Amino acid sequence: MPGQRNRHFEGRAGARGKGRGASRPRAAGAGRPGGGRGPRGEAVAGTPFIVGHLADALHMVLKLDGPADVLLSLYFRKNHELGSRDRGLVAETVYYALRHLASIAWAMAPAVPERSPRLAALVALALRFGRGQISEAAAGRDAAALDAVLAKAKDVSEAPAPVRAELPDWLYDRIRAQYPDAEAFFRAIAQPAPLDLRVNSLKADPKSVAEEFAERGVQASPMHYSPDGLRLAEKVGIGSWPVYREGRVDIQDEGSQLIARLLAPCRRLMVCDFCAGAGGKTLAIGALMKSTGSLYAFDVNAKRLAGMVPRLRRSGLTNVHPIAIRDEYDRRLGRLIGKFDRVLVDAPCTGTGTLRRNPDLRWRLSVAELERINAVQASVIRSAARLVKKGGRLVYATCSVLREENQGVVEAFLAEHPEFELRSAPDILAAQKVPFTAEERERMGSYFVMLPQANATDGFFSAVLERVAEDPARAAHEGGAPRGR
Ligand SMILES: C[S@@+](CC[C@H](N)C(=O)[O-])C[C@H]1O[C@@H](n2cnc3c(N)ncnc32)[C@H](O)[C@@H]1O
Repeated sequence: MPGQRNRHFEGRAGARGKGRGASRPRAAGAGRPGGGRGPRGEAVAGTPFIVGHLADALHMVLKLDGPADVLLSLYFRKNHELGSRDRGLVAETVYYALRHLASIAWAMAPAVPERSPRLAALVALALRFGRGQISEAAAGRDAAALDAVLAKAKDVSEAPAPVRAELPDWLYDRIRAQYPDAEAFFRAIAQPAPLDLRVNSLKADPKSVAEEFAERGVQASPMHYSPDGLRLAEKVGIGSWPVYREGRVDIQDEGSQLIARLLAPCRRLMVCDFCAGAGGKTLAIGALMKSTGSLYAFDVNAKRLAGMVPRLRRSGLTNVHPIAIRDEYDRRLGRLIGKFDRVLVDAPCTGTGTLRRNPDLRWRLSVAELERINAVQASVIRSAARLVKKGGRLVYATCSVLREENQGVVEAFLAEHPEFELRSAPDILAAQKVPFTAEERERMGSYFVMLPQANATDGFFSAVLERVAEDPARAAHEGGAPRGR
């Protein structure tokens, strides 16, 4: 699941500057042999050392055979000679290249970034930090090619629309057809995401945590929508700070915090987080339950689920039961049918709502992958629905912005399951003092829809479905596979 995974790199890279040539990095590799000097003898960031590593890192990441943050981690583990500032610079430039890959490729043609990673590295560095930040020694034999590419890249107005949007054609077409403000979406995903925190209400409150950050010179502001949230004015690595280690905050996008609230999880309920992953939403739900009742956390990925354990320890929650399941039809689920007040299906999805954080995702996805995920979503919602008791609620959520994975799945489910009815997600949040304008409510209808261009959060979708009658098939199939399988 994409989520906020690349925070480790961009956080340390100090992604304060936005857009092309926005900020000057300090000369990370300047002291190393090979020359870190510009034409006037000034120290620059783009040294042969940095460009060499950047080219190798890009070469690895552009194979697109794994998430960029995982591949970069691997690269840094193998290359100890890179200091922390070097790593920050390489990571920030790789992410910049991934965000602008279509236009870089267009400007480089007939050369291709994955086959000419050194030129791609120089182009990305120059676009991000300025041509003057590349030493003559680093540009070397590629200097003329670099300047030609930069001249073309200056004006992308001639490029095809999907290139200007920095998206593959199939995804561009879908977003364009679905959103009247598609252009604003394209601009929003070109920017890095902020660092969002959820304050753990079991241990602290937003005001005291904001003061703790202020003591370190970091501004943490209350969020617009989430009552438990703080947004940092700058990206900082908080992993070793007491506020994080002692569980007063967790890293979680504002939209994701609100999905936990959609369960309206009060004290002493039986709650199930069916696709819990490493527990981002589980922790938020558990805190809203004030660590009472029972919160079952399932996932098919035992390794991911194990990632929840240290987070649980930090959080102070004692009501969570993580259980790895074989699949959504795991036999052990049979005894839990009709037992839960709330079931969250935070479904596996394309993650297209998280493109600000995971810019590589768009290049790794395909229509075939979307169709595969779609089939899993339909199957998981069907199976998880069995666990909901009469009067209980099923919350279906994704971090996708694609209709097929959102309204499409819910509408198909409701057509097949008249024993569930759609409830108003904005009303449920309004009852918890989450402020939405009339315009926002109009856009959302009964669903919960957050968009980077409209709400400055990742893209999220959710629907709240209430079970108003027993499953008609249940008497006959108690404990068995759900209908339609
Ligand atoms: C969107 S992620 C969950 C993120 C998590 N809820 C959070 O807030 O951090 C989707 C999760 O669904 C899990 N998953 C995939 N197929 C599943 C299935 N058939 N049953 C249950 N979980 C599944 C994946 O392993 C993944 O962890």
